[in-house]
Amino acid sequence: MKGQYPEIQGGGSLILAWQVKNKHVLVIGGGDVAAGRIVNVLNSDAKVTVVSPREGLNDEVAFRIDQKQVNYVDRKFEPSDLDGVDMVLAAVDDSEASTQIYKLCQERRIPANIADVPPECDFYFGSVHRDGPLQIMVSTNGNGPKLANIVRRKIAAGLPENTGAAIQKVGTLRRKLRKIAPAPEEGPKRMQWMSKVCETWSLEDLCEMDEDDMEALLGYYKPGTIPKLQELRTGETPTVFDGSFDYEEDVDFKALALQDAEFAKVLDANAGYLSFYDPQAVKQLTKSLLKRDFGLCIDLPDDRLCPPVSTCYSYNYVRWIQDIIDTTNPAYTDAYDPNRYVTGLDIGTGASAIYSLLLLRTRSSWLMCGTDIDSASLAHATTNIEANDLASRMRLLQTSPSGPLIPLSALGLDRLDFTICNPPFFSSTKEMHDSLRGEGKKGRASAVCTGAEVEMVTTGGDLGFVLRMVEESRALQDKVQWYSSMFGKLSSVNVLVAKLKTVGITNWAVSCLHSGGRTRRWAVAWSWGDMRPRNVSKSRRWWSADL
Ligand SMILES: C[C@@]1(CC(=O)O)C2=NC(=C\c3[nH]c(c(CCC(=O)O)c3CC(=O)O)Cc3[nH]c(c(CC(=O)O)c3CCC(=O)O)/C=C3\N/C(=C\2)[C@@H](CCC(=O)O)[C@]3(C)CC(=O)O)/[C@H]1CCC(=O)O
Ligand SMILES: NC(=O)c1ccc[n+]([C@@H]2O[C@H](COP(=O)([O-])OP(=O)(O)OC[C@H]3O[C@@H](n4cnc5c(N)ncnc54)[C@H](O)[C@@H]3O)[C@@H](O)[C@H]2O)c1
Repeated sequence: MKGQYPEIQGGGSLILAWQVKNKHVLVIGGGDVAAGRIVNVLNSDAKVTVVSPREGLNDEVAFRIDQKQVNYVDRKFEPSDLDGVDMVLAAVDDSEASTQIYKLCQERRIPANIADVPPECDFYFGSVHRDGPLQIMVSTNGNGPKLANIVRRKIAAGLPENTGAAIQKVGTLRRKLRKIAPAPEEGPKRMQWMSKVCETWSLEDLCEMDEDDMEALLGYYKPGTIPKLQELRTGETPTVFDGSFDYEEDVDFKALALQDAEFAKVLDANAGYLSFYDPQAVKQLTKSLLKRDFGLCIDLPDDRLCPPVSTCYSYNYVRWIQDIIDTTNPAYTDAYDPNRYVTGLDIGTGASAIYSLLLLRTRSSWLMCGTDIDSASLAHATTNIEANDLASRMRLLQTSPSGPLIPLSALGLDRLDFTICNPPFFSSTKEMHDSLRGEGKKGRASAVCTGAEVEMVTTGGDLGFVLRMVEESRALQDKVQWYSSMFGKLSSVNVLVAKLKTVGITNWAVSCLHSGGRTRRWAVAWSWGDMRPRNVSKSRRWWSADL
């Protein structure tokens, strides 16, 4: 299938990081070019021999010989110089000698570079930027060596100053990690944890990290979490949560009560255990978790939505959409890019505005728009956004039930990076009450539902709502990079995916959002663009394109 696998372009070079440590490299010639070649191979820890008449040596080569950094043979090249040699670099101002050298190397299968004679090169040199363990090589494949030099300098100028130092620290941390978790079967966990450290720590913090910090950080490998440097040093959780782990709502209620007096009150009132049938208790749990884990202060009205495990679903949905955006960055960076401005739309943001709050709290340069048809919910959402100092990054708009779900022009926007939505799940009041009583299910519903009808019921239920979004997306196409929604039932997901296929969408992803409890929610995202999200977070159990 076209587009699924990389297209073959041909005509390139195989760029590798050749390990020549302790290998025998013969440099023929002792002029300016030879001097550069010698630096390259000595920096790769090779054993170097130079063959050139002494009168032809330039100052730099003479210095290396004098310092015994290289072995030296004071004469012109002879075929026996190739004995025991692993690589040849010729830089002589004599084209006949060059050709003879190349032929002999070919016969003896010794890889050779004859400077400035591309047809007589098994490999070319390139323009190299080096910063500690970091090396970047630019090749123009023989087209423009000077341009290789110019491009390389441009790339280097764009890198943060401390890139090499940060890489060095990561190298030390990785070696320490392999010592404490050496088992081969630990591999995937080790790699995932290490990747997350690199994704979530800034270069500055990586450079700052000392031996003690490393030891402390490694203590978090087992539970699989990633604290910030500040947290390692002060023991305090920073209020800006970096959102780097899977959120499982396996809450230790007693511990939470010790941390949060408001939560202690509802726990005590329920004789030490949390009643999911007590709306006040459920609401307080959400508030306390948002405060403890995300530094969010949130006020929830009595008559508006507060599903019992909302924090967990909301957060896992938010993380999933963040992964999708991060791995389909048009700049082709595959991880969270703190400098990238991303604008999202929360369709039906609700009184809590919980999705937008979590997104804004965990991504400092993202902007959100929120819509709702219910003015009371919007008024409450405004309070919550302001209470968390996020008003400068969030705009709210009241929409009408018959108007567009994605009102780009009313929002004054040309495009959006993504939309999120927690749609009303039920198609009628009866369906809502039946479901909440547990009709058709074993036992009754496991928790109270505090949602108002306006939030819980819509024509066609969640599926009807999202099918409207699909129709709008057909008109808007790539004005929105990713459209997405949450679902209450897997059956709705299946119908939606079938619909996406019929309208010609081939780029979509599905996630099963686990809460740690019994209930599951689903999320679906689709795009008219061709950048496919990478399956970055396997443990979040999501996949694309093969439902
Ligand atoms: C990158 C760099 C690495 C290095 O050598 O270490 C390198 N050449 C550099 C500089 C440079 N070389 C030349 C100029 C004069 C300006 C110009 O011509 O542009 C300048 C500029 C300068 O001196 O500033 C002349 C030249 N070079 C080659 C030919 C022969 C030909 O093209 O047929 C001619 C004569 C052309 C003629 O007579 O007209 C051939 C090769 N030179 C290569 C590499 C390989 C291809 C790499 C690629 O395409 O990316 C290749 C194929 C084989 C090889 O030698 O490995 C290094 C920059 C390092 C840095 O500073 O960062
Ligand atoms: N790839 C590049 O970046 C690049 C750039 C400039 C020049 N060149 C080419 O590289 C070659 C060398 O350039 P240079 O500036 O170093 O020249 P140079 O004149 O400074 O050096 C030539 C060296 O070759 C030695 N030599 C000559 N014949 C020899 C032999 N038979 N055995 C051993 N040593 C011998 C000389 O003693 C001298 O040390 C030239 O062909 C030049 O065109 C390449």
